Amino acid sequence: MADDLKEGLEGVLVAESSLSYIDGEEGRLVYRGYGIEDLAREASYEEVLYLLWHGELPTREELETFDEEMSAERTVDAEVLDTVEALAAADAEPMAALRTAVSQLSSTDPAGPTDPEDHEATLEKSRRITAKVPTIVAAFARYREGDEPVEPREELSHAENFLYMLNDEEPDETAAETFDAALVLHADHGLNASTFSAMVTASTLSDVHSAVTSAIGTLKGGLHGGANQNVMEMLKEVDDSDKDPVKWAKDALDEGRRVAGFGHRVYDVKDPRAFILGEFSESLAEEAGDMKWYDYSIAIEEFMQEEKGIPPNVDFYSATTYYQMDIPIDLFTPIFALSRVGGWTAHVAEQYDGNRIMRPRARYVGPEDREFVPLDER
Ligand SMILES: CC(=O)SCCNC(=O)CCNC(=O)[C@H](O)C(C)(C)COP(=O)(O)OP(=O)(O)OC[C@H]1O[C@@H](n2cnc3c(N)ncnc32)[C@H](O)[C@@H]1OP(=O)(O)O
Ligand SMILES: O=C([O-])CC(=O)C(=O)O
Repeated sequence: MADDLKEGLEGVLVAESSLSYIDGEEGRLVYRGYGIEDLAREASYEEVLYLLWHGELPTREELETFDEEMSAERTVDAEVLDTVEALAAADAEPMAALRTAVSQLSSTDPAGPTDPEDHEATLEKSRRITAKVPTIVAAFARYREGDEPVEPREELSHAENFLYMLNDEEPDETAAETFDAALVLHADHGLNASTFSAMVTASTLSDVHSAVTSAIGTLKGGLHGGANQNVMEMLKEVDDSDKDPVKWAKDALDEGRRVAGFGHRVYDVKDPRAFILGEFSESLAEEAGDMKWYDYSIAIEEFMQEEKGIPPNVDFYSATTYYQMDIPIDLFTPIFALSRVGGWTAHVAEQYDGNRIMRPRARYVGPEDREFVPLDER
């Protein structure tokens, strides 16, 4: 066995996947051969889900059937909603509430435990979970405001339904299109930490709900999906400080802080998703006639590039995009989850199809050959 240590598993290949390809030097992201720019511009989140789960973009007829199947699964059982209500009343973090609710969904899943070798059963479960995540996140957000959840509507898309259930108001075209494209952009990204976490869980032949629950817990952290919330909190801190954003960022670096939304394990250049989300952020700012958040972001991006050579990642501009859509800041990471659940489950299905348990090793550096001392003599 090779004993070279790969801290953070950097550069370690653990699987073959036909889901997404990332060229970190060129800044390119591709889902099953399709460039992310084309998908964000031309395809709906539902088409991308279909692509990830079935390998091909759907025909119009296949998409209609798929939309109906998704619509039929959006409602969440009362017992899960009761849990969501209790967690909202207890002031739980939204990601913690989502993690618990998705875990509980397994007890209400009509199929019960299924065989990991049954590819269709895995995809059906994946569809049921993915359809329900927006309903859970929106219900949580409403309960904590003292409002009742809003029922999903059959004729609305995945993106429209989330915004409708959140605000009890149909989104306008710009909001619906922007949000849908943001979901497309977040749907998959190779073996990022949360996807890998789902795969590790699936590799023990545990179930899809357990894998997604693991992934939600992993996405929550500030080095991964939690960074989008941290970006907006940072920009608000900049604003409150009355400092110039560049001075603020310089001071933060001098204090040894990391600037949220910058750096990436795979990209050496600007994340291709950040270009598109940056455009969304800019046009929402122009529409609102208030460029403040966008201008702060641009100033920090230029500074980080010049000072450290570190470009922004996906979380940097999703933050101001969602903020300018009046979405509460602590829902940014759950929104990441409600898109990425498509990728997580596609990787889980891939893992089941060619499974071997994930089991790396650590180099032991602890003490050796110690003599046992009985409890009374210690
Ligand atoms: C959806 C996503 O998950 S995208 C990533 C979201 N996370 C963030 O935005 C949090 C901020 N970024 C980071 O902490 C890191 O860049 C990560 C976690 C994304 C990647 O981590 P790694 O690949 O392990 O890179 P690592 O932590 O070794 O950083 C390499 C160097 O760049 C520096 N660096 C990396 N990111 C940042 C940052 N955001 N701010 C300041 N310095 C940074 C590190 O200090 C380190 O410098 P050093 O070699 O002088 O010590
Ligand atoms: O790939 C990663 O490490 C993080 C990331 O950008 C993502 O999950 O979208």
